[in-house]
Amino acid sequence: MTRIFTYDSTLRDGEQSEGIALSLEDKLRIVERLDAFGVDFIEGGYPASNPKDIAFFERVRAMPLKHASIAAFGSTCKKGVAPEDDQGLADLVGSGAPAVTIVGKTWDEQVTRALLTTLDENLRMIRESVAYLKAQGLRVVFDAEHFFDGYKANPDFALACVRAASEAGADSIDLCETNGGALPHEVEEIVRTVAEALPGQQLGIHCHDDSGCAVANTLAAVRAGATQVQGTVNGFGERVGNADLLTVIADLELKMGCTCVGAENLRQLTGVSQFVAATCNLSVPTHHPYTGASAFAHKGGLHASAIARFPEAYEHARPESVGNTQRMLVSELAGKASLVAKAASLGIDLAAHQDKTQAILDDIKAREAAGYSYEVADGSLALLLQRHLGAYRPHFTLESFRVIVDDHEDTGALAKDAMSEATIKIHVDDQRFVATGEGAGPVGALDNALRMAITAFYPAVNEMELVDFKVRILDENVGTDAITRVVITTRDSSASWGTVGVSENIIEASWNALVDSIEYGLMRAGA
Ligand SMILES: CC(=O)SCCNC(=O)CCNC(=O)[C@H](O)C(C)(C)COP(=O)(O)OP(=O)(O)OC[C@H]1O[C@@H](n2cnc3c(N)ncnc32)[C@H](O)[C@@H]1OP(=O)(O)O
Ligand SMILES: CC(=O)C(=O)O
Repeated sequence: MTRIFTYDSTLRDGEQSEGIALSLEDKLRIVERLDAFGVDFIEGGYPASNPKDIAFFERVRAMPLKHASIAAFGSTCKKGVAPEDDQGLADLVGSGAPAVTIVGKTWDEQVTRALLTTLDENLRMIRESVAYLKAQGLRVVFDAEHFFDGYKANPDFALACVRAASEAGADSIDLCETNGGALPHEVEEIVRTVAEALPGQQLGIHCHDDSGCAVANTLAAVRAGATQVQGTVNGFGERVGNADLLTVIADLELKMGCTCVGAENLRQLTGVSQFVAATCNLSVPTHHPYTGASAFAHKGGLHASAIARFPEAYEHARPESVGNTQRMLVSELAGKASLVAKAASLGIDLAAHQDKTQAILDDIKAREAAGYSYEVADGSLALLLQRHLGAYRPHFTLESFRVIVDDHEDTGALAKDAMSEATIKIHVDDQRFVATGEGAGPVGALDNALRMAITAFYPAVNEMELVDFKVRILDENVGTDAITRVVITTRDSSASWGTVGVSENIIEASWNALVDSIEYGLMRAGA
């Protein structure tokens, strides 16, 4: 098996993503997680750039890493400056990182028009910078910026740049697809040419995703001889982002016979993706390869039917191999097989009730046509199944509710003067309760009133928290008479679940979703 070294740039190029700003503590937590995952090199930041990155290198030195080496990032010495007098290189050495990565220009026009110097001077800057850092006992990666555009414009000069780095002792020369516009066949051909020109030199690859090919380009480079892959978790990075290192690792391990983190650690893939996204205050995109919530979710009824018999039919990899899970979605596109599999995941054995399956499916499809969406409402789906199976026992029944919204003239400030009050009359067994709750909005008021009424009977309600509330108008053409769908997410200490309510009246739709959320929570708690 070919060993491919992984080089994570989330803390440097990932932080160049618009909207991402990591604190020092965030960066250290990400290092810990990537180290446990088995990444070989973690690029920590740019010590010449800012005090946070300087502090990062101080703090990370004290961390007991199991596997990863930390790399500090910078650039070659400045034009006209000797390496020993260059502040940027001094900062790299001073960082204490065992590895350093320096970016240097390899596109002739970048040298003459951006760096404003000569091609010869650029070659000197590369050669002397690499040699200087090597003399300090460091592992040196040379990031050949704009290598592919540079090679297309002036192959001799681009090759002269990487040869200078190689002759000066660079441990790895990582060819950068800086503008992200190249295509896989171009990358493969150019990397192969470099591998032939520099036999024995380790090559790496660093791709951006501007043409949607960053992962494909990375894999193409590996086919041509690169043995170090750079990328960022979830592809976060400058402009549209970098190659997603997680997708690259999974592809290399599962499809190209390479070893990066090993099969055991690969199971952490989804967890790492979610951890880093959450630390960046983002979500993993639902449809993200391998690690997204929909990566192994099956909606089409025919897919679910085939998958139950032959998982490979609609899954390119086993979800558990990357720490993800298969999910069956039940909707108007479902068939009996999807429903049976979904019910099983909710702990309900529908296979023992084959006579009822078609009727349940028909009911679901009729309800979806009326505006329900069970795909996002496992709680409501479980209750519906239990009703069909005759196993549903309501914990309370509603006699009536009334909601009052009390608002006053807007004072112009960030007014918080609208208040809601809800009164509900409900029955628990043979007892009748009347309770009034208040809230900033009508749903909060109803929620409070319901809890006041039933908590004494069902203390498990105290564990449940309403965490999300979504409203969707389903027929935009009929104005205020439109059908409203409300989806509520509720959680307790061990799980979260969705419930759905539909009505022409937004308050009634909310109430229905709210009742399902509490009923399902109580059912889960065994109340
Ligand atoms: C492709 C990449 O993603 S590379 C990484 C890019 N990341 C970043 O830039 C984030 C961190 N950057 C920073 O904090 C700042 O830009 C710094 C501290 C590095 C430099 O700041 P400043 O000294 O103010 O320079 P500025 O940001 O304007 O950059 C331009 C200077 O860098 C020089 N430069 C650019 N690339 C290189 C290079 N590869 N080698 C040497 N010098 C370079 C330019 O010649 C220019 O120098 P000059 O002003 O003397 O002509
Ligand atoms: C070095 C780097 O980030 C690039 O060339 O894209």
